[in-house]
Amino acid sequence: MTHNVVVVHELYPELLAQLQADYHVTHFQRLASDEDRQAFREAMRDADAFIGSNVKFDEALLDGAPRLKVIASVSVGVDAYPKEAIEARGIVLTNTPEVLTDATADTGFLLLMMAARRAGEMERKVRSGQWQASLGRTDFGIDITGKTLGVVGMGRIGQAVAQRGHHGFNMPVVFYNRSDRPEFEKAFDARQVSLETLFSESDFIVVTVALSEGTQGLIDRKLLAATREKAILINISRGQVVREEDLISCLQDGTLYYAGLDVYEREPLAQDSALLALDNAVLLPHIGSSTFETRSAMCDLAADNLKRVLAGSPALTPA
Ligand SMILES: NC(=O)C1=CN([C@@H]2O[C@H](COP(=O)(O)OP(=O)(O)OC[C@H]3O[C@@H](n4cnc5c(N)ncnc54)[C@H](OP(=O)(O)O)[C@@H]3O)[C@@H](O)[C@H]2O)C=CC1
Ligand SMILES: O=CC(=O)O
Repeated sequence: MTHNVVVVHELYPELLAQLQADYHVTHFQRLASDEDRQAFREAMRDADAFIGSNVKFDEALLDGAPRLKVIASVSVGVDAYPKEAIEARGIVLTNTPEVLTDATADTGFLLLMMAARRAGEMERKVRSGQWQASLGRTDFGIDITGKTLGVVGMGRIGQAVAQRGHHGFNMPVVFYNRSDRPEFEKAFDARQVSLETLFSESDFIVVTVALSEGTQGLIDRKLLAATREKAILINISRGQVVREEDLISCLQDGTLYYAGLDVYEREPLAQDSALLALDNAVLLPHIGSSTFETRSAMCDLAADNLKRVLAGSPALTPA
């Protein structure tokens, strides 16, 4: 019997065609309207497998998908899925670690460099005709080389950020992590410290910790207020790790010098978000892993996980 597969993702065409050859596929590029969401829930009633991203799963959705065997997420973060409820139903949840680590760390450094040199502001000056003479001190940025890098969450992406900072920019590294990781103290000549120490000693703070109950709202006004003069916060993990209200007020009153964000409490960012009015924030639309190569590798890995579970084999990367 052909398995029913629900896809909610812009898979690359050859992969979609391959899945369509092997399974009965219902495809949504994204769930953009109420009609899409309704059609998606209907398709899930007979689904044996789901592959995709940016779909928030809950118990009601799982209850309405009694045949579901595998959720193959095209992401490494699995905060959108209720893990216990999924496990309790015997469904296998898989994700896409490793293949997106470098692209996401690059995005972290892109934001870090843009914030340090105020690249968004400067680009707007050129486009709006405000570049009429050479720029002066009010438009200067800050150096990166040799400054202290603080990494919040020394997982795969955190290590790739530390590697770039340590080897590329000669930055002393401090990091905060749940488990003790003495091996990274050696690898990056780094120090594992408390969150408070990290915030008070770093010039650049890059947030790469996974979102969970334990990290939701981890970074608040108290920590932001303890930062050095001209400290910069970069968030490439999940918006909910940083209290956005506190971040906005610290950027507004100058308590925090600058921020570079790829992720937000609510995505897409609302058009009335106070972040949009801030010159001292660089904002990207959650593009951490969005390169052709990386997204294809993520789709391939997710599809391999799906195929293996449907064939009765263990997943390559269970979450
Ligand atoms: N912006 C984007 O487009 C992208 C964002 N991401 C985000 O990045 C996150 C990290 O990915 P990746 O590095 O691959 O994941 P990892 O699982 O390798 O790293 C997560 C790290 O967070 C640490 N951690 C977890 N909980 C806590 C806690 N309560 N306190 C302190 N540290 C904690 C873990 O510590 P321990 O060693 O104890 O496990 C681990 O080192 C993803 O979960 C996702 O949200 C990922 C890809 C793209
Ligand atoms: O945000 C992206 C992910 O892979 O997680």
